Amino acid sequence: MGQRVSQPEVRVLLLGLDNAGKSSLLYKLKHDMSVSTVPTIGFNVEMIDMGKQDVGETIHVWLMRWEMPGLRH
Ligand SMILES: Nc1nc2c(ncn2[C@@H]2O[C@H](COP(=O)(O)OP(=O)(O)OP(=O)(O)O)[C@@H](O)[C@H]2O)c(=O)[nH]1
Ligand SMILES: [Mg+2]
Repeated sequence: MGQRVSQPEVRVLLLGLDNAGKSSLLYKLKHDMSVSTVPTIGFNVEMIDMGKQDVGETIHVWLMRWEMPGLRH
């Protein structure tokens, strides 16, 4: 946890209609694989280390995604 504090953190709120593919995108980014999903109840929050390469040095950007359910839930 202490390591994250000194690294840049980007917070992204993903909004979309129900069944739009928000959870699928979240887990594709997180695990680099397609997964079966069920309609989200509440919301999902995932920390993703993007490990971005920039000018010869590695910059770890922790992407904190808040993924909300569609409007019908
Ligand atoms: N064809 C296609 N189907 C997709 C894609 N992404 C997601 N799906 C399908 O769309 C459906 C809904 O995906 P979810 O990721 O659960 O959608 P969601 O926006 O999180 O839905 P809620 O949580 O109900 O708001 C699932 O059956 C997925 O398999 C895509 O890129 N292409
Ligand atoms: Mg969802």
